Amino acid sequence: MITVIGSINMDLVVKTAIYPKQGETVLGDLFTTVPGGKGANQAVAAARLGSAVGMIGAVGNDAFGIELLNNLTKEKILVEGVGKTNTATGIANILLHNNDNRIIVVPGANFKVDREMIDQNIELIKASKLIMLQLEIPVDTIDYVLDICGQLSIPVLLNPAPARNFKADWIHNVTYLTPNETECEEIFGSDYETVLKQYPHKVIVTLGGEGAAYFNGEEIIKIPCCKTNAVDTTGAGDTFNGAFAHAICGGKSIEESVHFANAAASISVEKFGAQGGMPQLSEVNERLKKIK
Ligand SMILES: Nc1ncnc2c1ncn2[C@@H]1O[C@H](COP(=O)(O)OP(=O)(O)OP(=O)(O)O)[C@@H](O)[C@H]1O
Ligand SMILES: [K+]
Repeated sequence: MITVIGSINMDLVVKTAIYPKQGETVLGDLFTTVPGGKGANQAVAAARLGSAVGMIGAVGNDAFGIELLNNLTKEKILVEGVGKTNTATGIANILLHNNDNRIIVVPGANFKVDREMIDQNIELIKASKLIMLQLEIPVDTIDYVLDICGQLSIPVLLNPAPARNFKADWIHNVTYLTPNETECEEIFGSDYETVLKQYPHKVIVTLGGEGAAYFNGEEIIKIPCCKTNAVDTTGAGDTFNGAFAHAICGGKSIEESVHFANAAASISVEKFGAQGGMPQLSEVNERLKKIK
């Protein structure tokens, strides 16, 4: 079992040709709602590949909450650990304009994922081969989970996004840290190659269309990803993390797992939306065959 402790959001996407000035009302072109949140996205990525996945998180007592729980259940994710709170379900308001985006995230129920909720789900945590964390729930909860996992010797993968919420001493308490290049620089204040060399077999930096890299103790292993027709890279990082978790829990080495995660993430960018492009295991295996 992989347990994801993290955010569950509804993404509210508005596409508009005109961007309103202060006090102005304009007519937009398109509105859609899509399930998101880094926690939920990574859970879906791992589950689609066939991993048994449990989710610990929170939604509100509202229509979005019900819809998001249904979505996770449809993806065969265990949702017993998802609490219903009196705070509204988290949302991300995404404004698409001129090939650019402006995003407002309202964490809502995600900030109700607290120590008590972790205690209530301790059996799920104990039954896990790997705990996956991102930084869209309270920092205090991350601290608590890392303590518990340390005591119980349960491996932890931490995807440090958004990076500004990262606490420096956490690096010693995680098994894997998976920043992208920008997050890596923001957290450590130096270029990614310098960082990798300090943390062999631990830090895995994703490099967009260039793939990903880690340090094996002797040299930096840079694993390129297949060139593909990228339509929408939203969710590429989440797919990478979910797929890496799936592979590493299946007994693959770090190098093989990065290779696998690259293949999965490169498929995800070929389709629109974060969860929309996340592949099934057979699709990843097909791609891996093509690369060989
Ligand atoms: N243009 C691309 N073509 C193929 N694969 C890609 C492309 N962009 C990203 N990927 C894959 O996705 C992984 C994660 O991408 P990236 O390093 O951009 O993470 P990220 O910034 O967290 O992504 P995002 O925020 O867009 O979800 C890469 O390691 C790679 O495997
Ligand atoms: K996508």
